[in-house]
Amino acid sequence: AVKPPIYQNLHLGLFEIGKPLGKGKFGRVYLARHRDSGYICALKVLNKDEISREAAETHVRREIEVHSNLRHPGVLGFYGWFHDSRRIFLILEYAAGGELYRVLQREGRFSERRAAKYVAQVTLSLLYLHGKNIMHRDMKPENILLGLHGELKLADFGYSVHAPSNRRDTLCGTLDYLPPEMIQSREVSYTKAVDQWTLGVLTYEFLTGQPPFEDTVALTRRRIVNRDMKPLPSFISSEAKDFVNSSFFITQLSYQDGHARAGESRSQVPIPQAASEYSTSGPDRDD
Ligand SMILES: CC(=O)NC[C@@H]1CCN(c2c(Cl)cnc3[nH]c(-c4cn(C)nc4C)nc23)C1
Repeated sequence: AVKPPIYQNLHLGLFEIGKPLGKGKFGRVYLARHRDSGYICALKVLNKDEISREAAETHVRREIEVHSNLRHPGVLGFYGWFHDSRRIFLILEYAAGGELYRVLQREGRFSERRAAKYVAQVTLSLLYLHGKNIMHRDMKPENILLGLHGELKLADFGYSVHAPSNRRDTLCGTLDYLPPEMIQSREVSYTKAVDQWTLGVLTYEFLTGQPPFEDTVALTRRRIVNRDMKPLPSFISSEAKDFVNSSFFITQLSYQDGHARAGESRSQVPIPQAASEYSTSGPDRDD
């Protein structure tokens, strides 16, 4: 029997649900069209029971709180949210270009020109977030989507917080992108430098196809704390090497109020061996 309208989710009825686009942390994401306007969007459906089972209520609340206050071309659009007895629905921008990590998987690695274009875009998105005193804290290719014209869109603000923060929530998933201060056991407060570090990891991965400290969990932890980056291949230009190395020199102490004072940071951190192996710039593949 058809349920009386009172039990129909009034908001959900406003959308036509299309094909599943993929899985987020606590549910699926569907292509959707807003009936009245015809506007295409992505509907992220979160299951309340699953959220409670994972004690992730704060995670979801933070994602909605932070994401709903952001509006920038380099940040995936957040248009609203609603819920029914079982589910929470986030109405998000549909990124027609899909997930960046699939593109990186397919291409293996990006040319320096393409990597530089992406890093510049991520930098502008980060400057916007940091300008609003927000750290993303979970930047990785899986959380970056592509718009219709190949522009980058930061997504998934479940781990973002207002800086500085000494939040110690359990960061699940890979350690690859986390800076030393976030994986050392001492109680520390995080600053925006965490995103600066991750930008270096992203750059390295765009240029080589692998994250710089990837190893077994235990060895990754040690590599990160010792800033023991896997040496960049010889085909990488010395300028690109310098940019990546500079991201790992910036320590938490030297990155206050969004301005890295390179002088102090260089004195604090020994120049890693890899940095001295500048080689001539290799062939730069076209896009
Ligand atoms: C950051 C994050 O939440 N990632 C997991 C979710 C999977 C689909 N999500 C999308 C979200 Cl949240 C928004 N737009 C998307 N567009 C696509 C997509 C487009 N193509 C051609 N292929 C795909 C896939 N997916 C999305 C995000």
